[in-house]
Amino acid sequence: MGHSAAVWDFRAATEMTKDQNGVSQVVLRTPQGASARVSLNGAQVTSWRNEQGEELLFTSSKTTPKAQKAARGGIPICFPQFGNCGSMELHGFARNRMWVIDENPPPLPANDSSGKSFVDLLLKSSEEDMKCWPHSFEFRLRVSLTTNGDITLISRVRNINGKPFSFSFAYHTYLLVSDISEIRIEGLETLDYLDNLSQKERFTEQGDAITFESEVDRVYLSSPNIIAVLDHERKQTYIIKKEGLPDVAVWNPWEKKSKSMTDFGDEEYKQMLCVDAAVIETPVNLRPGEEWTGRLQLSIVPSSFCGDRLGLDRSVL
Ligand SMILES: O=P(O)(O)OC[C@H]1O[C@H](O)[C@H](O)[C@@H](O)[C@@H]1O
Repeated sequence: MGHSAAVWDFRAATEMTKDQNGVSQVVLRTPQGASARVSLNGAQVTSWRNEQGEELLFTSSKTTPKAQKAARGGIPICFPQFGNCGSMELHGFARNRMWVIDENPPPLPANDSSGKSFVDLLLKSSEEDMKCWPHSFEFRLRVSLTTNGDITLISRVRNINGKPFSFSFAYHTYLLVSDISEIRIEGLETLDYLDNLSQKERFTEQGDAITFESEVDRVYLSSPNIIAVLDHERKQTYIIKKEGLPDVAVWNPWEKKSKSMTDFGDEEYKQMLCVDAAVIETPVNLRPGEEWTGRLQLSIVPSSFCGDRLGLDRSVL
C-alpha cells in the first residue's frame, strides 16, 4: 500500500541545503523516493530523479555554475527573452539571478497545490535589470513533485508596472538520453518551425516523427500541448505536457558546436536533447496588473504503453 497525501507530510519532504558551490538549493522528495533539486541560482531545476534514483535530466560534467552564470543542464528559465530574439543577454537575465523563497505566494488552483512536495520561488525586477529591461514585474515559480514522481513547473509573471510590457519565455529543458541517434520526438510532425541555423527561416516539418543526425536548433510553432520524446534504447518515454506555452524549441549542438562550448564535453551531445516548452513567436503582452501563467509537467513512462496514452491525452488537451 502506498502512502496517501493525508499521512505524508509534504512540507517535511522539502529540505533546504547547499550545493557544492555553496549556493542554496531546495530538495523535494516523494514518499516513494523520487526527488528533485532546485537551485536559488536562476531558480534552476538541477536534478530530477525517478523512484529508482536514476537521473532524468542532463547536466554537463564541464559545467561550473556560479552567480550570474546558469549551469549547463537541468531546466534553466529563459526570461524575459528567449535566445537572441531581442537586445538582451542570450536567454534573458532570470537564469543568472539569485531568486528568493516566496514564503507567502498567492494561492494556486487546488489541482496545483494539494498532495505534493513543492517550493515557491520569487524574482522581482532589480534596479540593475531595469537598465536593460525597464519594467517592474514579479515572477513566481512553483516547482513540485507529484506522488508518482512527475515534476511540474508553474510560472506566473505579473506586470506591476504602469505600462504594458511583453516578453518571450522558455523552460530550457535538458533531457538526459541514452543515445541521441536513438531518439524520436512525436507531436511536432507537420508543424511549421523557425530554423535558427538558417536565419530563423520558416519551414514545414514533413510527415514523420523527428529524429537526429546533425545539429538542430529550431522553434516549432503552435504545437499540441503534449509531446513525447521516445528513448528507444532505454525503452522509456518522456511525456511533456504544457499549458500557455504554444512553441517548442528543440536543440542539440552536435559535434562541431559541442567542441566550441567551454562548459560542455565534446561527446556530451550524444546524451542530451533540449526540448523547451516556450512562448517565442508571439511574445506575451501583459497590461498593468495582468498575470500570465505557463505550466510544464514532465513524466517518464515505459515506451510500451505510451502510444495509447498519447492518443488518449491528446484528445482531452
Ligand atoms: O548556450 P546557451 O545560452 O545556454 O544556449 C543554448 C541554446 O539554447 C537554445 O536552444 C537556442 O535555440 C540555441 O541557439 C542555443 O545555442
